[in-house]
Parts: sequence; structure tokens; C-alpha cells
Amino acid sequence: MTIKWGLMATTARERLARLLRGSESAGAFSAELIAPSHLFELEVSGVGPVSLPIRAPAARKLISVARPAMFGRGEETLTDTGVRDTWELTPDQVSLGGSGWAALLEGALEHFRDALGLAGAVRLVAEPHSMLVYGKGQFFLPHQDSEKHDAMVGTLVVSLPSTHTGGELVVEHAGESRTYRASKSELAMVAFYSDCRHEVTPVRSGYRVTLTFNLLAVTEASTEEPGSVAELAQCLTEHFGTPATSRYGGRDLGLPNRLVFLLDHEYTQRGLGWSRLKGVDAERAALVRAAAEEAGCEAVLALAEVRETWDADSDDGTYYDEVTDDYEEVTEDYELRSLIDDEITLGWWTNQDDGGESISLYVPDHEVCAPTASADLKPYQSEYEGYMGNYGNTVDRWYRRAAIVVWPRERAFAARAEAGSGWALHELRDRIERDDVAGARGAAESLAPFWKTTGPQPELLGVALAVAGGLDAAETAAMLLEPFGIEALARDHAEALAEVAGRYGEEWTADVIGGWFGARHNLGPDRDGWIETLPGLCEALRAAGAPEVARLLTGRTWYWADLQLRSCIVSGRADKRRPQLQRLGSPLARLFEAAEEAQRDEIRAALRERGDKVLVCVMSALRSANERRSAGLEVLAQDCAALLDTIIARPARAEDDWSIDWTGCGCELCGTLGDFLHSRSQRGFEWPLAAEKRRHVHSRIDSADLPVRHQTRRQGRPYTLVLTKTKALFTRPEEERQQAVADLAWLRSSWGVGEDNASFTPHR
Ligand SMILES: O=C(O)CCC(=O)C(=O)O
Ligand SMILES: [Fe+2]
Repeated sequence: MTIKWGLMATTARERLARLLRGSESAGAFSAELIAPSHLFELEVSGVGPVSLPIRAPAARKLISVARPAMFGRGEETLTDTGVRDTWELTPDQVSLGGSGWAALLEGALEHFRDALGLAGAVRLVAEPHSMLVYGKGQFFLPHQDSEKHDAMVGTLVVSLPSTHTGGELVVEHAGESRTYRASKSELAMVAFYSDCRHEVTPVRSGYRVTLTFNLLAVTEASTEEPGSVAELAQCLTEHFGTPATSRYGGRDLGLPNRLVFLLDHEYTQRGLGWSRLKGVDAERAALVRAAAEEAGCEAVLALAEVRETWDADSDDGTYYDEVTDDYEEVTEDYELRSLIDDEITLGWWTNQDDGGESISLYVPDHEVCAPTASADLKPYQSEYEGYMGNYGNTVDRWYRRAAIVVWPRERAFAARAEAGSGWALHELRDRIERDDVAGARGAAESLAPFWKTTGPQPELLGVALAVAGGLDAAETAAMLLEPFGIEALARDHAEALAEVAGRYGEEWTADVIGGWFGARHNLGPDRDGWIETLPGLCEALRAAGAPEVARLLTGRTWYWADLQLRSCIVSGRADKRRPQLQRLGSPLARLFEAAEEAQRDEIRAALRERGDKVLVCVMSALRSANERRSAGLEVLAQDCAALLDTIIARPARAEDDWSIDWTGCGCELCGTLGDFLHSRSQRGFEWPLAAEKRRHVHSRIDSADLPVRHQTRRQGRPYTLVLTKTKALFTRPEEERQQAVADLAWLRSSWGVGEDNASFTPHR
């Protein structure tokens, strides 16, 4: 398998995965790594800097300072072009450098140590051996490199980028062989053990240039035996102490909050427990727990959902299905080529006391340790996508995996809280109750970076309010309460809310409540439902001595309802308006009931001003309130009755009066349209008009629901818009009048209002 630079196992968590994999992962006899060449600079004495990729003139210059390579056989060293034919430069002629080369080499050596299956305690050192240039026809027959040092374990060949054919490096061991080619633009690194026979096949065209190194294995004295708890613990400490970088760029992601070890077997929520882990999971878990303990970390068990998207190769084919009498695509057989995307989320975890709890935590790549890759397990679902443009063929696979989640003890609070655990708030409350307010404050502050995005469950508002009050820290309290939506607020919270409002003041409370409303401005069923509870909630708040909070709630609710009303009236199509207005009736009634006198006056004035336009809504409010005809809605009933009276009293339209009362947006088109509409006698209007202008006129007529037919006659240039006033101009007011008569009758019988508004008497 070719490994790209940057995807090597060099981080602590990747070493952990390898350690846990244990003996199952016997290393390979040779391994490759492709690395970017721009970090690398080369200078050769007598030639000067050599730029990459290497082209023919540069290769010829290199040859001019090289000598024919020797071949060491046993004790004697000789030149025999029958065995080896290549040009050689010695390390003292060559200097290697460039920004990042040292780090690149170090990383590569760690990768090769792991890939070759050397112990984690081993450090590989690369000792420069030679620089080789192979021209056309040159080669190196199969041989084994002599071990010049006791510490030498293998050879590293770095092929510099150049265009050539032939010149492949073939490495073999125990009957198996691997062939490696150089790259045109990148560094191709190959490492192999000293006991491997290898050869370089003849170059057919171009030049092949390599740097060879002896690989020496140095054992670091301080490190523990591989696989031991101490080594694992050391890796954990390193993981939690090293800022993570993103997979694709070197972006610094800060210190990791946790490490998630994916297990191999499947478990249910009930079956998940330390003592019930199966096979290899049990062994790994024992090691991880012991290492976690030693590294000062906590560990819990969790259930993860994994989705992977792979670039896949398939032998797409069709086969004849006898049952359906049809040819079907067969795509069951595909080879996974490279991982395009993956996503891991934890949905459940165990806790010491009561079994477990649902959580929701997205785990970024740099916090995952997978001793067994998901791709090596059986997915519970997979979807083959066929050809997807840029991505070629892709396959999505889903897995359910168990996991051990580890975090440093001192970061436990944030680690748990970030998973959306209710535990965090309860823990804060417990600390406050134990009089550890300073501790609770510090812990609460540590939630700030993610609390808003994690979004605590609405049921936790009660605890959150208690904690917010207990912290006695305005800013932190506001941060804790911020992510809740207004819908979470219930009558039960009245006392706690009154208490925090009293403690932190009205401005603070206005901000918090504003935030709760701001979270969702759309008219959802949730909010309608919440407004139904508003009268009870406000009553409870007043009883708890916080009328100002009730006022904030009704104020915000009116702001919201007013927005809804306005958008109903001005925008959208006329035929949708009626049901929308009707739907707003009940919320309006509840709001009116909940509001104080002064605010009712304000609402009433606004409704009155809109007159006919909101009549449907106010009538709907009164109908919804009929059952419990409480709290001041009578004034709205009176207003409605008065309005209905005027509608009924409107004189019928004269038979020859075709004028329509209307105002447009003020543009020239609306001016012309207005002239036509206002005319008493003009019924029709033929208006040659370009498409865009026609569209404006169409939309004006539709949104005002004017009794005007508007059709385009598709003849001539531009087409002609044909406007015709319809009979609805006469029938509609009549229908409205009849509706008004019916409404008024209902108001009289149900609300006892109507004929004499001044002497209003409630009706039983
Ligand atoms: O040039 C190469 O790829 C390998 C050279 C080699 O095998 C050697 O120097 O021993
Ligand atoms: Fe060799």
C-alpha cells in the first residue's frame, strides 16, 4: 500500500492504535512513503543547487562529478559493470536541507519503524550512504546490502522526482516481491530490511536519481517495553499535551479534549459494560483503562455511529434476473480505494451510577484511535453510488461501533458537558449546594466555548436556572441560559426565573429573554403551543413578585405576533392570507389575556388601526376565547362589533360604479394601473407591456386580490396585457356584508355586544 506523506502513523493516537493492535500487526519487509518535494533542497559540490524535478541537463552535470559505482562483495570492493552499472556521488559531495526536510525525514522514519513492525521504543536513524544517478541502460542486479554497522537494520532509498522509464526498484523477501517506481514530482521513499534481496531494473529512458541511506535502529533507554501500560500511558499523555492539527492542512486545532478508542465487537446499550466486553475488546479495554488510570485520565464506554465515504472501484456489470425478467446492475463487488470522508458521532455512553445516557457528540478525526479500521468490519448498511462526477464511484458505509472514551481527569467536566450531558448542569448544582460556588463558577466558565453549539436539552432549563442563580456571576449565568429557546420556559420555572431576574437585574433579564425569542423567529407549532401557556406563566411570575419579567414575555410575544400579522398583510398571496390570519387568532387571544392593561391598550390600538385587514384574526381570537371569556378581551369584541357595523352600513355600490380603491408601490406602472382602477367607467384596459413590467402588474393585482382578470395576449411586440374588472367587484362586498352580519350576530349572542357598545354587559 502506498502511503502519502501526512497520513503516516506519527501521532500518539496512531501509535496507540498500533500498540493495541499488538502482535496482529506484524510489520512488512518493505514500505513506501510518498512525500512532497518542495520542502527539500539539494546542493552538490561542483554543481551547485539542483532543482527538482531533475531534468536531463542537471543529471548530466551530476554525472560529471560522479564516479562509476563500486560493488562490495564480501570483503572486497570492486567495479563490475556486469553486476552494477550506475554513477555514484559520496555523501561529502552532497548537502541536503530545506525548510522542513529534517522534520519530514524524522516523520518518515517513525512511519517506517511502524510500517516495518519495529517496536515503538526503537528510533530509526538514517545515515547517508550515497547518491546514485542511473542513465539509459544502467541498473543494479539483485543483491543484498551488507550491514556496515551492528545497528544497521535496513536501507532507505529516496528517489528524487524525475521523468524516466524503467529503473524500478524491486524488493523481495521470502518469496514475495514489491516493485516501487519513482514519482515525476514527489519524493518516493522506500525502506526495507537488510535481509531483503533487491534490484534496480535497467533505465530505458531519462535519468533515475536516488539517495540511499543506511537505516540504524537505536533503542531509547528511557522508554518502556512495547505494549506495556506505561508506554500506552505515555502516549495518552502525549496525545492530550499536543495541539492537534487538521488532517488536510496544518491548522492548529488546540489540545484534544478526548481520545475515542473504537472497539471491534457490537454491543447494545444494555449489553455495554466493562465486564461484558468480548474477546480482543476486553484485552484492549483492560490496557486502556490501566493506562488511563496511570495517565490521570477517566474512561467511559460509548456507542458510536460511523459513516465512511470511499472512492470505490467496481466491476460494474449487468446480469439477468430471472424473477424480474430484467437486467440488473451488479455492484456488490467493489474495491475500496481511498477514504473521501468519514464522520463519527457518539450517541450513548455509560456512567458509573445509573447505567447510561443519550448524548450527542461529533468526534473529529484527531480524537479517534482505531486499532481496527472500520473498513475491515462489516457495515450494517452500505450504499453504492456509481459514478459521481469528480469523485468517480463512491460507496457510503455505516457501522455501529462501541468505543472507550478517555479524557484527562482535570478536563472531565468540559468533556462530559460537551457531549450534551445533563450531568454537567447537575454537577454544577451539586457543587453550589455543597457551597463550592467558586468551583462551580470555574467549571461553568469552561463550558463557554461550546455550550451554545451543543445545545442542552430543553428539560434542563430548570436546573440551568437554579445554577445560573447560584453562581452569582451575571455573565456566566447568561452564557448558561443562552442556548435555551423560549419554548423551554414553563410555569414551573416562574420562581427560579423570578429569582435570577431579581438577582441580575432587568437589563440582564431582557437580554436573556430576547435571546430565547431570537433563537427561532419562524411561526412554528412549538411557539403556538408555548403561547397557549403564556397566561398561566405570566400569572405565576407576577405571583412570584416578578411582574417585569411577565411584561418582558408579553412584550416580546407581541413583537413576534405583530411581525407575523404584518407579514401576513403585506406579503404573500391573498388566498393564503385568510388561513394564516385565522391561525394567529388563538395566540393573539392568549397574549391579550396574559398582558397587562397598558399593553392591551397598545395591542388594541394597533389592531384597530389595521381595521378590516386583521378582522379575520381578531374574530378568530374571540372565537378561540369563547370558552373562557376572560380577561379583557371584551374590548376587542366591542371593537369588532363597531367595525362590523360600519361594514354592514357601507352603502351598496352603485350599479355603474367600477372604481376600485387601491394604492400601489408608487412606481410609474402602479400609477397607470391606479388610473385604470380608480376610473368609474373604464372596465377594460389593453396595455402593451414588456415581460418584466407585466410581471410587476400581475403580482400587484394578485397580492391585493383585486377583482381584475389579467391576461397576456401573445401577439405583437411587446405582448399586450389585457385587464378586465370582474363582477366580483359587486359580489364580494355583498358577501363581506353577509359575513359581517353573521359575525355580528355571533358576537351579540356570545359576547353580548353589538347594538349599544356603550352599555356593554357580559353575557352568560
Ligand atoms: O538505487 C537504488 O534504488 C538502490 C541502490 C542499492 O540497492 C544500493 O545502493 O545498495
Ligand atoms: Fe542495495
